[in-house]
Amino acid sequence: MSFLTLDHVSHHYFSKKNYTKALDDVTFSIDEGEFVALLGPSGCGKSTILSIIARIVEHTTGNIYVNNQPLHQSDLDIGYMLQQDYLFPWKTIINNVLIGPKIRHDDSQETKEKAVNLLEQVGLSKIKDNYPDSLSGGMRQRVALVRTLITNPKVLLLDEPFSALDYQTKLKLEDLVWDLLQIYKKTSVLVTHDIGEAIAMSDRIMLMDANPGSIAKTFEVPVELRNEKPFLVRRHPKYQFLFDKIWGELNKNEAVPEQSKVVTSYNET
Ligand SMILES: Nc1ncnc2c1ncn2[C@@H]1O[C@H](COP(=O)(O)OP(=O)(O)OP(=O)(O)O)[C@@H](O)[C@H]1O
Repeated sequence: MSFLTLDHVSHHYFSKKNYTKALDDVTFSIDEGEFVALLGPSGCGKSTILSIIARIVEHTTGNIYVNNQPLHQSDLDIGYMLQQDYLFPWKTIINNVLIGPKIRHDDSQETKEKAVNLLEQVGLSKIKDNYPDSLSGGMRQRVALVRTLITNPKVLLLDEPFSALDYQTKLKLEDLVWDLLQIYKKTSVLVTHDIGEAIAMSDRIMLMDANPGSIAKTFEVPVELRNEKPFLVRRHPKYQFLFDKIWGELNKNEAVPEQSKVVTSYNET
C-alpha cells in the first residue's frame, strides 16, 4: 500500500521580478520502506519535491497524502540530509548528534546511549568527544547521517548527500547508508545527478524533465540489484543495462556527432 503520495502537485516560485514554474503536475506514490531516487537535469525541481515533502515549501496546487491522510494534517517525522553537513564547529560530535533530541527536550540517558551506539555503527564512537574540525569530509557526513537517524524519522530525504565527497569516500558511504537502512528500514527519497548511485541505492528511479519539472519516466531496479550492496551492484550486467537505458533516455534529444569514432579494439603498446 502506498505510504506517501503526491497527487497532481505543481509548484510556482514567485519573487518581485520572477515567476518560475518549478513543478508541473507531478504524481507518484512511494511504499513504506521503499527507496526511491529522483534523477534529472539541473533545475528540474528535484530539491523542490523534497522541500515540499518536508513542508519547508508549500506546493501551489495538488494534494499530498501520508497513509491517505493530508500531509499537513499528519505528524510525519522527516530526516533531511544535505550535500553540506552543517555541523556546529563549537559542539563536539556527540553534541552535534544530540541537537535534534535537545530541541525536542529529550535529554535522556537512553537517547545518549542510542547516539553512542549509532556513532559506533558508523565507526566514530571513539572520537565522539572531538570537534568537527578534526574530521574528514566523509567522517563529517557520517556524523550528519547519525544526526539524521537519531530522532528515528519515518522518512529520510537525501539531497545529494555524497556529491561533495571524493569518489572512494562516496562509494563507502553509499554502502554504509545501505547497511543502516537494512537495520532501520526508512522510506527514503534520494536526489542525485549520478545514474550509477541511483541504480546502486534505489528500488525505483524517477527520471525528471525540466522546464517545467515533471516526471518523465520511472525505472524499476531489478530485484537482484536491490538485494546487493551498492558497491557490488555496479558489477552486475543488469546494472550496465539499466545504466544505458537511463543514459539513453536522458540524452534522447541530443544530436549524435556525425564524426564520432567508435573504438572497436585496443592495442597495447
Ligand atoms: N527559492 C526559490 N525561488 C525562486 N526560484 C527557485 C527557488 N528555488 C528553486 N527555484 C527554481 O525552481 C526550479 C527548480 O529548482 P530545484 O532546486 O528544485 O531544482 P533541482 O532539480 O533540485 O536543481 P539542481 O539539480 O541544480 O539542484 C529552478 O528553475 C530553480 O531556479
